[in-house]
Amino acid sequence: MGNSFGRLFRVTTFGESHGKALGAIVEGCPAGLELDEAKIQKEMQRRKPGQSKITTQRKEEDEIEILSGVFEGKTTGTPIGIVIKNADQKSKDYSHIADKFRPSHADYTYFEKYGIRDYRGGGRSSARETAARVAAGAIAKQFLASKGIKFNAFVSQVGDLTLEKPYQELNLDLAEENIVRCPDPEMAERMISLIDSVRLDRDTIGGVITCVIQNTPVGLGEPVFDRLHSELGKAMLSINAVKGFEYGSGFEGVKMRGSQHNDTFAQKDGKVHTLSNHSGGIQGGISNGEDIYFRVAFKPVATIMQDQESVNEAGESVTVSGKGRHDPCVVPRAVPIVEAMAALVIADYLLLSKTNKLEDI
Ligand SMILES: Cc1cc2nc3c(=O)[nH]c(=O)nc-3n(C[C@H](O)[C@H](O)[C@H](O)COP(=O)(O)O)c2cc1C
Ligand SMILES: C=C(O[C@@H]1CC(C(=O)O)=C[C@@H](OP(=O)(O)O)[C@H]1O)C(=O)O
Repeated sequence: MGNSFGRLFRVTTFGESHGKALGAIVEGCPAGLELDEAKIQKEMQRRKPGQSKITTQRKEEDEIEILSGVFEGKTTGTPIGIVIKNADQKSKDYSHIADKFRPSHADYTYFEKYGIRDYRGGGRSSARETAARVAAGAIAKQFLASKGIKFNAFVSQVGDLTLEKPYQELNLDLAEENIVRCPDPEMAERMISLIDSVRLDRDTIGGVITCVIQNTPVGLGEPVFDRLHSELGKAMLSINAVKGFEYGSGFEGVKMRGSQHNDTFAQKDGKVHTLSNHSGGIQGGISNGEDIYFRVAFKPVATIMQDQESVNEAGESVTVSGKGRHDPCVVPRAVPIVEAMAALVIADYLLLSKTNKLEDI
């Protein structure tokens, strides 16, 4: 429980931030998929720590090793084991807070739940665990790319700097051209300066990631509890530091009338389409073939380089201050994590069945 995700396309992760290694076991990936290891590695580079001045300076190459499930470059339908070794742990950065709880990290809750915790780097509560998810998600992405399904996530807000343009008016490929991963170059510069100034203040800041999924077939999702957006929400809310999820018109839709919000159906090239997409590509929990888009809110990082009041394991008042290497803002590195989790959901739901028509089964 708690370490696995998905039903038919299933991933289990293991490992701690300062342990020997992290890894993933991916089950249910269809056999015969040509797996490009370099593409998996590229996703790892997008997430790895130490990639720019606005991320944690921990230096990890995050090279993956595939242990099983692939033969002569193709998946065999058996569990795919992947390992990522830790190389740059600095556990002494945590010695001074070994028995203290960092405000708003997972130290207190892990300790209360298990009565024991690996305090080094936050152990398994560290976002380092997401390296394993990105590796698994990269496999899901390749499976889905073979079906024409495409994922584009990008940073759309840092603090109160907000990219107001709708994603349709942006060149999403430009997001990978700058270190903050915002597709508007001018806004990207402002976001980078903001993160850098917050870092110099020994503080942290939050942000928003927008994700767009294109070419999803009609019919993914279950109509009641396992609605497609419920699962996407669960996937996103399972990422460290996430505080909010909205899809389609989201909270803004509240301000509209039904007459403005309804997505009018029309025929285009012999197919049913909608003229607007406030539904975010999902109606009744089922994909309707339009773009699926959603937004994910991330809080400011908990570990700050400032004195903060807290308590220790004995319940005594103490002062804690972060040491070592931390992200001043998580969103630049969370972009590939959002895409990976989205790909795991779509892969799972694609296997769960596109439609429920007898002739399709
Ligand atoms: C990409 C990424 C990087 C993160 N880097 C840090 C970090 O350097 N320091 C830190 O205290 N928290 C960091 N976090 C957040 C913590 O992992 C997270 O706050 C912690 O697991 C507690 O979970 P919660 O915030 O979801 O309650 C990061 C999160 C993400 C997604
Ligand atoms: C190592 C990564 O990020 C880490 C995420 C993290 C946290 O608390 O989430 C805390 C820091 O860990 P450490 O003190 O060991 O450097 C970050 O560097 C990674 O993402 O690979």
